[in-house]
Amino acid sequence: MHLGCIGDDFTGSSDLANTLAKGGMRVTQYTGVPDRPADRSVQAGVVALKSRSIEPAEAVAKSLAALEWLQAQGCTQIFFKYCSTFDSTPQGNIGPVADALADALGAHKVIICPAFPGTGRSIYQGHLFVNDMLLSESGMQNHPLTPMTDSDIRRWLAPQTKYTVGHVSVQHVFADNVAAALEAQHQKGHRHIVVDAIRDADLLAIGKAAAGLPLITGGSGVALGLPANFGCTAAAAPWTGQDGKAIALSGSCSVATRAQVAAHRADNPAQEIIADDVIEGRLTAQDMAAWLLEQDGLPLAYSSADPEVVKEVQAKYGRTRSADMLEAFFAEVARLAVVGGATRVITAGGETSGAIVEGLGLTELQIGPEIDPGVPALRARPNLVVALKSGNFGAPDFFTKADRLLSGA
Ligand SMILES: Nc1ncnc2c1ncn2[C@@H]1O[C@H](COP(=O)(O)OP(=O)(O)OP(=O)(O)O)[C@@H](O)[C@H]1O
Ligand SMILES: O=C(O)[C@@H](O)C(=O)CO
Repeated sequence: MHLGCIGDDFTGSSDLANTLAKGGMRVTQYTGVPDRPADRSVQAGVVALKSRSIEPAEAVAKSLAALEWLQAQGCTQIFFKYCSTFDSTPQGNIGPVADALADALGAHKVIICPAFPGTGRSIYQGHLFVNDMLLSESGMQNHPLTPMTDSDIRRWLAPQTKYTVGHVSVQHVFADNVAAALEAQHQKGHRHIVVDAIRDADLLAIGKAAAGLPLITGGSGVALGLPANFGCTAAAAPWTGQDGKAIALSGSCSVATRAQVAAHRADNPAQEIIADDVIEGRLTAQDMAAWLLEQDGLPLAYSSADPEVVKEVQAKYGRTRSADMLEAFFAEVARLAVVGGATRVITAGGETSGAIVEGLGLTELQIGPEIDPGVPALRARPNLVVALKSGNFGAPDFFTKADRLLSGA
């Protein structure tokens, strides 16, 4: 294994795996730190953690355990993948994990680059944009777990890290001068360096400059140029469709997912999961799974709700308790549905998908073709395929589109 990746959530890990696979690397995504060595054919291993919204110390410990395993597999470069919307709080977990990895690897020029132009995320003068909106005005300011209220990535990272934060502006990137600009920031004493990027061409320039650096951090975009550093060239991932029963589960409350849920429910069986009903035990996972299995086509069960509804639920039951109970519910619904015969599972939301992958006990995922930017088809078992959609990704008809690709139609 050459490139070792640590993802702070499961959908984001499959997003990164997708980019590396498209770049021609043989990639496997692991659920947590594996307890055995990787297959020797794997060139890039992505250890998916559910560490984005847990206690910072726990996120650091899990990330260091992942690092140790990846180093034991022979990795020469480590990539820490976080969200293209830089999902974190003033306490973490991007800063503490990046600090710990930089310390462990002796990395002194750590690229910080959440840009992903393919999904509208760009960084200009240190500020993160989602399409034409500042991050803090994009809907992300209402995120249930990591509300992003400041778009200046340098300022947002500063309280999370013990190191000072530098910046490489887009002028250096356009001039293909990234390596020298990183060195200049390092000479000024900065260890974490936010790098602007607006276009894929910028990410390729950053990727080139990243050759040989022990640690890179960012969204999947900055991985675009990495396969070439390992001698790989673009390739199509092989895929065999999976027949049988499909289900879709959504716990994402993002703007994009809510639009996808609305589009899907217009022509397909769909049932809303009311958070109060789950938390107070009025709706059981058995009932939900049975409903899903009884439907024709692609049934969708969703708790996706508007920010005001989410706020009310969190005020009533607490942010952590409501999230934990909903995630455990989704995990159990998925488990029962698969036991009952579901063979294609489509999920929306990073935390939700993480809970479901763990609930299903999926340890390794093979990367298939891309459904929409950042979302690949994944094979988990000979008779089970999944698609894990990050909250804000996917076309309006994502659920139907995903099922078409998963089934090989
Ligand atoms: N109706 C609801 N009320 C309160 N909390 C909810 C509700 N529905 C979902 N949640 C919780 O909100 C969180 C949504 O996070 P999740 O990561 O799944 O989606 P996302 O943030 O849109 O996706 P991503 O992390 O990929 O951007 C989960 O913890 C989920 O359990
Ligand atoms: O980078 C992204 O936006 C996604 O891969 C993700 O991590 C969202 O949860």
